[in-house]
Amino acid sequence: MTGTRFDPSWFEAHHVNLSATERRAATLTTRRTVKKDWQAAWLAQAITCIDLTTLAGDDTPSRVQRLCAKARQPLRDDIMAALGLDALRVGAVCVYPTMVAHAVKALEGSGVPVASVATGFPAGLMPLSLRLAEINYAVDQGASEVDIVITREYALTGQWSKLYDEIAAMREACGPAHMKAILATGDLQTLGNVYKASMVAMQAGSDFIKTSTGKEGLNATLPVSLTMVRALRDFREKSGQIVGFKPAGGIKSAKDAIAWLILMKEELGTRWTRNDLFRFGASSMLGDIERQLEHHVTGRYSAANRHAMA
Ligand SMILES: O=C[C@H](O)COP(=O)(O)O
Repeated sequence: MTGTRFDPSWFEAHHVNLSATERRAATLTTRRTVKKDWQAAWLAQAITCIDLTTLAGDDTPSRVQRLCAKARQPLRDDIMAALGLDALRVGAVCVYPTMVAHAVKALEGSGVPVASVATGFPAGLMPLSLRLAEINYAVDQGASEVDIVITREYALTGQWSKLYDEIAAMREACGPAHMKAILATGDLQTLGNVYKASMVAMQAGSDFIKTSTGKEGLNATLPVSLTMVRALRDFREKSGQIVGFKPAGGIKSAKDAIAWLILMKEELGTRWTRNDLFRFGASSMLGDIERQLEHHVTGRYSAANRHAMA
């Protein structure tokens, strides 16, 4: 994404109405239901949008290899056959930088890209030069997508041009890799700040804007997501550029998957339900989707532990 020059007039006076946003978010899932067969199709679609993630201090190459095996084949053969599907894969596998090479090797030939968090994930509190070096390392290791974190202080104190410069430098360091800007919305205090940070991240050239690291006290929510997708819409109107969206953190169930797909379809249209413009950052949601699809095809539920991720 090329982005635009820094232009605070696109967001400075913008006001987000908290109660209207919450009301709209609440009605998204109550006004519209997805019927049975369509539900299975939507869940299969959701799988293709998952950035299957492991971001734990005790990650090991073998855990990453197991996750990659799941990414190659997210559903059991019998469920695939019953759904009439012959190929399905997740959007990407997302890991820490030192795990990238292991993931790249395990995914060879599958077409599944490797995403890496970088820039001092999750807090980002280290010098910019080191954060940029970390991007270079992740890309050298084979990451074709990089999930960066922003300096929350800049958003909390209204230093929007500093935020723009930081993100633009990260965008440049990513080179050909796609960049997702994690706003850590749970740290940003107001939906107004979420909207402004979204706009700045897009002006600075982000390919995706992403809600959360999964490590904040409050992760992806529908009101925050609604605020961000409206910023996406406004940015498209103003710049003609199309940016993707990635809710992440705490999204765990098949029901969540449907709720976010409805949000994208209703606010932005079907185009934004495909994995070049929409991803879920999730470590465990695939297990619940597989369980629901198994129920759809067999009429029985299996234990959740039969759908381990890694
Ligand atoms: O970006 C992805 C998140 O770290 C995953 O969060 P989760 O473990 O709550 O699914």
